[in-house]
Amino acid sequence: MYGDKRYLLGRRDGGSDGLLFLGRYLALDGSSGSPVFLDVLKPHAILICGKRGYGKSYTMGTIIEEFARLPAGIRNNFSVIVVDTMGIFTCMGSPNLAEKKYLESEGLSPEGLNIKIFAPGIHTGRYDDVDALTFKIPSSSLSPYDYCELLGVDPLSPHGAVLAGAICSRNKFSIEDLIAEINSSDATDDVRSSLNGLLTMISAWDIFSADADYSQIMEPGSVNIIDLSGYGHEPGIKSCIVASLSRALYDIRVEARRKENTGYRRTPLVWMFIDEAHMFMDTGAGNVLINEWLRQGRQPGLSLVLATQRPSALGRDVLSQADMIICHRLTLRDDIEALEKARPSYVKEPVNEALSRLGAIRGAAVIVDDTTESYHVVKVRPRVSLHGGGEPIVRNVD
Ligand SMILES: Nc1ncnc2c1ncn2[C@@H]1O[C@H](COP(=O)(O)OP(=O)(O)OP(=O)(O)O)[C@@H](O)[C@H]1O
Repeated sequence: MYGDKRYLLGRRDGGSDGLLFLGRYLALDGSSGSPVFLDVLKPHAILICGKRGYGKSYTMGTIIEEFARLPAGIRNNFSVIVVDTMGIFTCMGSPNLAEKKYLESEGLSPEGLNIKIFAPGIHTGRYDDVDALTFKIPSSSLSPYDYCELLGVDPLSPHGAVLAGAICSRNKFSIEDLIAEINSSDATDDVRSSLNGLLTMISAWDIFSADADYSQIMEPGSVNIIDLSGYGHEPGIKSCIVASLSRALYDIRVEARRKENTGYRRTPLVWMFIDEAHMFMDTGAGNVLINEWLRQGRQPGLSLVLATQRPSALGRDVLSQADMIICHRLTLRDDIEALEKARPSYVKEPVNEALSRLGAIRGAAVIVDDTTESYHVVKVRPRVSLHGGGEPIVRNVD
C-alpha cells in the first residue's frame, strides 16, 4: 500500500515496528509522493502549530488514530491521553464516511476507533451515543499555589496563608474537608467566609475528589479523551486539571521506570496530547510541562504533543525542547519570527520561505525533525475517524 520509498521521522535506524503513518510528501505541483511515518519506539516532544483552520487538530487526531490502529503488541506499551479543551476529539469513535473516496485512494477505509471518553461528573450526560466515564482529580494533587491561582487568592495574603495551612494539614482531603478545616481555624470571619464561598464554588465544578487516582486512564493500549470543553469559561480549572494530571503521570512513570530497570513493564509509557497549549504555558501546568515533561520526560518515557495557533505564546523553552515541529500555514509575523529564532542550523531555508511552499492547502505542513536533522513538506493523511473541529456550515433553511 505504501510502495518502496518512505520517510521515517523521529528515528535514525530503520525498522518497521512502531511506525505511525502521518501522510505523504507534498511536491511543489501539489501532487503527493512517498509516505511519511513517525517513530513511537522512543519518547518524543512534538509541537504542532498553524493558523486557525489549517489542520492542527486534524493532524493531532491523525496521530491519535495511528496509535489506536497499532498492533496490540506495540500499542499495549502505551497509554494515550488527550486533553480535549474544545470537545473535538470525542467523536473519534465514529467513522469518517464523508471522506470515503479520499481514504480509499490511500488504501484506508472509514473506521470508528476504540476510545474511552472521560468528562467531569456534571458533564457526562452531554453525549448522545457514548457513555462517558467520570473524570476526577485528587484534591491533594494540587499545591497551595495551584489553589491560590485557581481561586484568585494572593498566596502571601491572610487568605492565602489560611488556605495553605488547611491544605498542608492533611495528606488526603476533599474540598469539604478544607472548608471544615478553615471553619474551625482561628482565621477572621472575613477570611473564613470568603474562602468558604470560593471553595464552595469549586466544589460545584464536580472535579475534585479525595479518593481519585489516574489508574483508569493508565490501562495499557488505551486511548483516553478527557473532554474539558464543559469548562469553557473557567480556564483556571482546565490548567489545574492539566497540572494535576501531568504531575501525577510524571511521578507514576518515574516510579515505574525504576522498577522497569530490573523487570517487566507494568505501567504503560504515556503519550499526552494537549490542544490549545498556549492556554497553559503561563500557569502552574506550564511549569510542569516544561520542566518535567519537556526537559526530563525522555527517561521516564513521557511523550508530549502540543498544538497551538500561537507558537510565539509558548515561549522559547517549548520551541527549543520540541524534537519535532509540525508547522501548518502561519501568517502572523510574531509567530513566524518565533520559529525563525528557534530555526536549527540544518534548516537552510528561512521559515517564511519554507512555509510559502504550503500555499493555502489545508493539512499541508513543514515538518522539522531534530532526530534526522531534516525538514520536509508533507500533506497529512485523511482521517479515518470523524473530525469534530470543522466549521459549522450555513445552510439555507427556507
Ligand atoms: N490533512 C487534512 N486532510 C483533509 N482535510 C483537512 C486536513 N487538515 C485539515 N483539514 C480540513 O481543514 C479543517 C480545519 O482543520 P482543523 O480543525 O484541524 O483546524 P485547526 O488548525 O485546528 O483550527 P483551530 O485553531 O480553529 O482549531 C478540517 O475540518 C478539515 O476539513
